[in-house]
Amino acid sequence: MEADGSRLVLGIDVGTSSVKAVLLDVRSGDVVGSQSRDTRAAVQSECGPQGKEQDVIQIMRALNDCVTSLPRESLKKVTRIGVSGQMHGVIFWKKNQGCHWINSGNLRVFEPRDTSYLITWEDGRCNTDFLASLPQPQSHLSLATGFGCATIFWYLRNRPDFLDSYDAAGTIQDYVVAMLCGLQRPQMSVHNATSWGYFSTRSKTWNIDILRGSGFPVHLLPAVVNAGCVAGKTSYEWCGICQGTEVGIALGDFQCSVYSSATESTDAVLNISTSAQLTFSMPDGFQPEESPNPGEPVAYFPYFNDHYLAVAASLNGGNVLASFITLLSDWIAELGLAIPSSASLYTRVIAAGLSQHETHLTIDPTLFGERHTPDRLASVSNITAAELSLGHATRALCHGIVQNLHSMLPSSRLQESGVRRIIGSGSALSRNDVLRQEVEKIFPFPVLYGKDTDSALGAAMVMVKQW
Ligand SMILES: Nc1ncnc2c1ncn2[C@@H]1O[C@H](COP(=O)(O)OP(=O)(O)O)[C@@H](O)[C@H]1O
Ligand SMILES: O=C(CO)[C@@H](O)[C@H](O)[C@H](O)[C@H](O)COP(=O)(O)O
Repeated sequence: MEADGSRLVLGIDVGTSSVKAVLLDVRSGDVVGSQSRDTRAAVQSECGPQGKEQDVIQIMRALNDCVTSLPRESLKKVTRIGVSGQMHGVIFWKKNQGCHWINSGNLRVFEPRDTSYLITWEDGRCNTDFLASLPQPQSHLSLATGFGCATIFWYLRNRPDFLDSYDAAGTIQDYVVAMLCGLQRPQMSVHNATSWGYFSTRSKTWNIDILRGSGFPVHLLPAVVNAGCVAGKTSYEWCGICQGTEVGIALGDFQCSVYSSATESTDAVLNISTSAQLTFSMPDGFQPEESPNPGEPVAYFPYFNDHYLAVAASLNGGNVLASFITLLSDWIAELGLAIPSSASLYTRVIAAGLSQHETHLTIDPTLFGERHTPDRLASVSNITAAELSLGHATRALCHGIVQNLHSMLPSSRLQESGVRRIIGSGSALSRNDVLRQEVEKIFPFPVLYGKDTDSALGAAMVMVKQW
């Protein structure tokens, strides 16, 4: 604690497109600093276009840059660190040698060493037939491609030699906590274990017998603890934060965005980041059945203190808009014209959408399928020659993204569940007024907006709560 007595908590969100960091004052509850950095970590996958992998070195460089950009004097006051991040994905490393600590300027940071790439939640290598060949999990969640255990099964069946190189695994946020605290065996929160599949939230244990019976490398499964626990203390000074600082167990990003956004039990949270989620809190004592219906668009995700969230978790959120920007950039290049920056393309595309308030053009945006309907891909209909402008396309795309979420979790069900207002969160929503207009048109509730660092803020708030 510094002379002025102030104590700060650092909150981190290691997202799919960007990392975010916030500094929260314990006493006042104010955010006294925040930074975000795009990770630009996507790499070619050995599995071809279905594979979605990210370079962990790139992610960690963005994280270090993000944290060291916070005021140096404030970082010295950090007494706890809360960590959240993109769920479902898996990274592999070797115990006790997953990173090396280096000096960056006059600060110490860690760089990944001999880790795998991160295979993310967007990965599509586990097709329907492959998933059908796996043992039935004893979990309330159906297994889906991009879930950690499904990915590990894929390597077991297709690249067993790959798994022989590693003896530790976790989500990217689990990796960050394990490196910061020098954990011999990674620890994982119930949030992240649930997102991997083959995990029972009732017993809070892996389906060990089912997995072992199928030859699954169960030694790779982290130890699981409740969300909100402290995982350990920093082994070294990191980015200007003192050695010995307590680090929370890594949490799920969307649970943390709910934690910082929803202030009333009747709030629903609509998060549009790389993905998109619409969620509301289930009543005390609710327990999901451990026999999931794969065709059900709403799943139940563990929250805190044995509560659950009902979640329409779409695979199509900001990533669809990002794909549209890439499409425009590629067409401009193919036309032999100078390619604007993606930032300027976003600005022009959003401005065009704002100038076109209505359109009959209809876009079903499920470019990446959905977990409950993996084969229903994107489509465009109701096309007329008079409605083909950039503004029409942008308005139709934003409407489609929000309408798709609404079709998964309709307003009627929200009303029946006692929801009285919607809190919007996520950078794709906070940076795009066309999306916000479509949320306000489609959902008959008052809509408020949080901050775009909501998951990082939530992770920090959880660590303050533990005092
Ligand atoms: N300059 C921009 N203007 C508006 N939206 C943007 C811009 N850059 C990125 N986005 C949107 O933000 C999304 C990423 O949101 P973010 O919260 O950073 O994701 P995550 O938390 O999943 O890492 C992208 O998928 C894209 O749709
Ligand atoms: O899929 C779910 C829940 O199953 C969503 O929470 C989300 O897609 C994943 O958890 C990841 O966290 C991706 O989140 P983000 O990187 O888009 O913020």
